[in-house]
Amino acid sequence: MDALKYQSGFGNHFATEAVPGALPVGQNSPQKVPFGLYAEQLSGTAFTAPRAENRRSWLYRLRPSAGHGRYEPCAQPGLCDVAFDGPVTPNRLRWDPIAIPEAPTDFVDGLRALAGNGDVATQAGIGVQLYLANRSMTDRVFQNADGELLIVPQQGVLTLVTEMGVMTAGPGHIAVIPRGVRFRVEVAGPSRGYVCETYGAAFKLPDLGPIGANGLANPRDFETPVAAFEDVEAPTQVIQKFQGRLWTAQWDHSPLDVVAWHGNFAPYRYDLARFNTINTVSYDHPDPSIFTVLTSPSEIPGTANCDFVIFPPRWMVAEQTFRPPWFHRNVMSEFMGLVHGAYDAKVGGFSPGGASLHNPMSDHGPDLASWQGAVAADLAPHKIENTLAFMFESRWTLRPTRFALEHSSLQADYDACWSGFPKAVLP
Ligand SMILES: O=C(O)Cc1cc(O)ccc1O
Ligand SMILES: [Fe+2]
Repeated sequence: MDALKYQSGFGNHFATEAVPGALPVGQNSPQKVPFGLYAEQLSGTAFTAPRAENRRSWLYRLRPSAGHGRYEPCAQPGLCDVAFDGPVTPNRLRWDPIAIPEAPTDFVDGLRALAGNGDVATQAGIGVQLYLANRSMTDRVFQNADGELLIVPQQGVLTLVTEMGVMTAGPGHIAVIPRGVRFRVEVAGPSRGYVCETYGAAFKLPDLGPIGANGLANPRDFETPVAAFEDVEAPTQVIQKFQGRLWTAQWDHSPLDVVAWHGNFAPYRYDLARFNTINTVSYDHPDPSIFTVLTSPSEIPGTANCDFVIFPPRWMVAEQTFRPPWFHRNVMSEFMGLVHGAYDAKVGGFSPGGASLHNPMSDHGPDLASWQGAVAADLAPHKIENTLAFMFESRWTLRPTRFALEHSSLQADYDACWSGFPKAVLP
């Protein structure tokens, strides 16, 4: 996809240096760091987290990042101070794609909170946002102290210039920026996508149980950038999201000055086309948990703070089966987006760049046209192609923002897609 270099593996203990000899050998914090670089530990979990969960990296930078001035509050009404304040209702909600603005808008300015749950202060829950951008961030860098960012591009390739290296992610890829890691987003043109901000545990690969040692998202397909730095002595605005608000400080240099790093707390990307999709080869439509790419667990086993689930191209072969998603009610909350194509439960109305929200126990499933097609279908093996839908599924009710509820893209007639079903005829 590009000339950038990546290291392969999920959650590996990576070691990378942009200048040979920059990475200390055999210890983290030598008395004299090579070239006079500054050692800094970035902790993504508590120092004492069990080894299997523990995530931290050591960064070796041109200047200590502590050398900056005071942060002052800064406004971004689309992202902050929203408090997920739209009245939460049991209604099913769906949005048409929201247009990318014409006015110059970078990634941070273009973030729009749609829904959220939990609480940034107690580190539980998620925020769901859209980004709508048309220009690169220049002389400004973003950092999210509130959580990890899972970015799902829908239009346009992003270049994520992070403290720990540079990676690209366009439609079909996802990118993950760990909590606290500073980065700049460069765009090649109008860009839109979805963001899941995880206040709780970082995303990890789901267990595979009886599937065995391989399958779903395979660890080696995750790509983490190699170390890259910029030596820029120019004023740089650092914006951070902290406790639901944005704060800004002026630095006298670029904070993207990490020459070498090692550790297992780092950004990564993943090509969703690499997903090893597993499904029934006999009958019935399995639960969508078989399509889990990443999970952010909560303290209740199997009941995620957030599961990231995809609906990729795949063969449908189930016999004597209603093949699309069934009608259902779910205790979990389901936010869905569409990267491209059509979703097999919705013949119309759910468009790429659009979204839907089905909160706990809301009745949903195939729309009338999808149902009609599926009950009449010849059940020969059939490949669902050119499609990529996804779901952020969370254990807590997703409270929409006022922005999301008042936006003209909210469909007034979503309920109508489930009207007109013929009544069953008893003998
Ligand atoms: O509601 C949805 O479209 C998502 C979904 C898909 C599926 O295959 C089974 C259950 C489910 O919630
Ligand atoms: Fe559902």
